[in-house]
Amino acid sequence: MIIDIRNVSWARENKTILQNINWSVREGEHWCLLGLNGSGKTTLLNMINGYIWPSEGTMSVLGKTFGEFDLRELRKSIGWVSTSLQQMLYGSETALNIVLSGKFATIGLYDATDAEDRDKAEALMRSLGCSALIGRVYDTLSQGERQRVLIARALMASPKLLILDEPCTGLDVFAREQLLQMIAMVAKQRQAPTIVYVTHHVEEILPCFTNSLLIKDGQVFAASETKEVLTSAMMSDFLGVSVEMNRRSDRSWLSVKGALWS
Ligand SMILES: Nc1ncnc2c1ncn2[C@@H]1O[C@H](COP(=O)(O)OP(=O)(O)OP(=O)(O)O)[C@@H](O)[C@H]1O
Repeated sequence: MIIDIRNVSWARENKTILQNINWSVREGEHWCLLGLNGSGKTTLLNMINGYIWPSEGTMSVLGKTFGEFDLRELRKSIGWVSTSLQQMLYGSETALNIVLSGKFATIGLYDATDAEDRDKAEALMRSLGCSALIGRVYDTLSQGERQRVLIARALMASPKLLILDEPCTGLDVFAREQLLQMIAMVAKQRQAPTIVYVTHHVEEILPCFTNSLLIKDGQVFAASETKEVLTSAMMSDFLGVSVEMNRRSDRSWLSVKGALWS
């Protein structure tokens, strides 16, 4: 089991932010985590990465039960791409050094690297279409280029779990499609990590995402095969407004039917 969350709740300042979450991710699955602003997605990810602990319930990640394992060790097996990570990185580093730092799951590059590490980093950058960026200073990259560098960084430690938290935020339609193509390619590779992809937008749900978790007001609204979740009825119920789901290019596209305000 990659992720096994049982009856987990998390409360802060007398407010229950996650309530009775049950979620299992098995090997061979790739999940999309979908929810509106403030629904609890980031909180759930912070828990999976061991930055916060459940107030109630039990959970294990990559077979390690929380409370019985050194989380810093576990984090090396989890690749994480998020805006908060992007803000923490040292922007004056080269793209290559940013990728290399992924081997140690550190923000800067403090440990020595060898030729094999550099070969691996360069190969990853090539496969993600960013070999031309190797010597470039990270701060000078476009948002689409940064995201590809960060995915290469996340893959540097050959993680078993890859968490992509809203990677398409701030991308134009071309950069978004390019990034989605790269993610589909990563998912197809032999020994690909299990991917958890977080988004607000259903059209980003690629065919490789076999399962989807809908989260609403800190609770699981649905957790099932993606094709069962992405129906007009389910999404209308989830969003609380009448929507129509259409399939195009092997993806689902959502249009709002009812009036959002009067
Ligand atoms: N440390 C905290 N103390 C108090 N409230 C918190 C804390 N962390 C998160 N929250 C609240 O929990 C709720 C869920 O937040 P979270 O960031 O997990 O949502 P999200 O689904 O990731 O939202 P978004 O899509 O906007 O990033 C929000 O109402 C937020 O204000």
